[in-house]
Amino acid sequence: MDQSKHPNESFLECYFVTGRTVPHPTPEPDEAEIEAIVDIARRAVAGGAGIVQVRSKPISVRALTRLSVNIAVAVEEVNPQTKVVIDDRVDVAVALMPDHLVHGVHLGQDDLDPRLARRVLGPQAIIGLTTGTLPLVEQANEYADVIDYVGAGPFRPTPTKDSGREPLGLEGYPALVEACRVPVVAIGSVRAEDAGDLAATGVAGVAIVRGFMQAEDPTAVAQEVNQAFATRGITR
Ligand SMILES: Cc1ncc(COP(=O)(O)OP(=O)(O)O)c(N)n1
Ligand SMILES: Cc1ncsc1CCOP(=O)(O)O
Ligand SMILES: [Mg+2]
Repeated sequence: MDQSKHPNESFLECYFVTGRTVPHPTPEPDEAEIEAIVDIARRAVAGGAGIVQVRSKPISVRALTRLSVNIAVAVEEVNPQTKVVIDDRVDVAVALMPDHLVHGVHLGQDDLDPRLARRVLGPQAIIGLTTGTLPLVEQANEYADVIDYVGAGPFRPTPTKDSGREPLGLEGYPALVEACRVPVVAIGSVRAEDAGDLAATGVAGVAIVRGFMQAEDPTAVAQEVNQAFATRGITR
């Protein structure tokens, strides 16, 4: 992506991906659960999470929209510099971006083609793309002019998402970072205490679901991640 758009990619260092607060499978979060998820986002952002992805699956489009609006309002109150992206749904992002603190989308391999998403969302939007193997990173490089970062995982096995890919471990990241033309964000059972070791592999950030959703103190989690990148992160 154009370097002038996000000259500083540090917003990716501490990346909160929202999850569910109740055991699956309820079809979607109700109002009480939405409030609980928003409260965790608020506390993560207070600790310095630079980006929040709205992804509390399973979730209907209507509930995703409500959750995204509530998160955008809360994030704007706590720190309006924080980025908010929506998992999968370009339609929801494009509908909300004009009036809410919503910056873009995180796309999976089966979602709208990133080039089409860029056309719809415009030049300033943030677009992330899922990878997790060298072939997927090489495919993502074909989109380097329209994406801002890739997610790469799983770092470790995770109950949150069965991607079918082998866990990368710490040793898997340097080759992906080296090959990738955009910043790489590690995901999959990442805990705050992993952030230093992952930062030292060259990743631009760590994306965390359960490590925030189940934390007693989400603010402290974000602070620990940011501190780890401040001391062990590698500037590209
Ligand atoms: C930062 C980040 N990386 C990877 C993913 C996984 O996305 P995807 O493959 O689209 O799977 P779902 O999250 O939609 O189940 C992600 N969400 N965020
Ligand atoms: C969405 C996603 N993509 C790869 S792993 C993962 C889930 C990460 O969740 P957790 O941090 O709870 O392991
Ligand atoms: Mg997705």
